[in-house]
Amino acid sequence: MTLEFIEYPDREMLFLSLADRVAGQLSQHLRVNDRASLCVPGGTTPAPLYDYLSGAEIDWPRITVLLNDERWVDGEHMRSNGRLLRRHLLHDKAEAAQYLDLYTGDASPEDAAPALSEAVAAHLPLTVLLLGMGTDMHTASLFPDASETVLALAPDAPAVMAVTSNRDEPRITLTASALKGAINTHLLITGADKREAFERAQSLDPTEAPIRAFLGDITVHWAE
Ligand SMILES: O=C(O)[C@H](O)[C@@H](O)[C@H](O)[C@H](O)COP(=O)(O)O
Repeated sequence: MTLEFIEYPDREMLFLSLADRVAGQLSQHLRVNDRASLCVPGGTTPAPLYDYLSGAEIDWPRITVLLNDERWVDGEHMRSNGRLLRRHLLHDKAEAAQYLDLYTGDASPEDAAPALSEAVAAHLPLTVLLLGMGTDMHTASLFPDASETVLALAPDAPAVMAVTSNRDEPRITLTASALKGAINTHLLITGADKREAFERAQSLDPTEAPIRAFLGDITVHWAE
């Protein structure tokens, strides 16, 4: 179990280098496998990374792209992570990728979770997992001190769970049983506050600091 921490001189260098590394790991996997899967975070940080990655000359039709989590809002809503991917990743060369949309249009994420669990399970283990993190040390939609997080961190959890205790809107999230075991795992964080939160998380329990559950074999990419 090795945690590698890479500090970049600036965010541009981070995004360029990480895009290249992710593209390389996907291509490497496709040399000996029919398909690959790329699981990525929403939020605001990764947009420039996705712009770089969208132009990568790799075999996108054999890659399934999916989110770590999704807010239960329409695909064109400002808060939609799918909207973020459609605007920054799923265009240019990456437009040819298969996209597994976690927003199904069902009335609630609870209604959608069982079928999504089956759909996601077909793409496990993830080939490349990229995680984000909030300054509260959440990742995906696994929030600190939430009853749902305790369930989502359990080894027998379904691959996908609904999150309805969050203050903003209902969400759907991959669980630890889906996110752990990825062949290549990366964490993308920027800024002093997230670096401090990352350092703090290492001595906390995963229910207090959900990102802690993934700090095994992982490469952490950080710039100011
Ligand atoms: O749906 C989400 O919000 C993301 O998947 C989430 O887990 C994100 O990675 C962190 O909240 C960091 O978000 P920022 O990049 O906006 O700080």
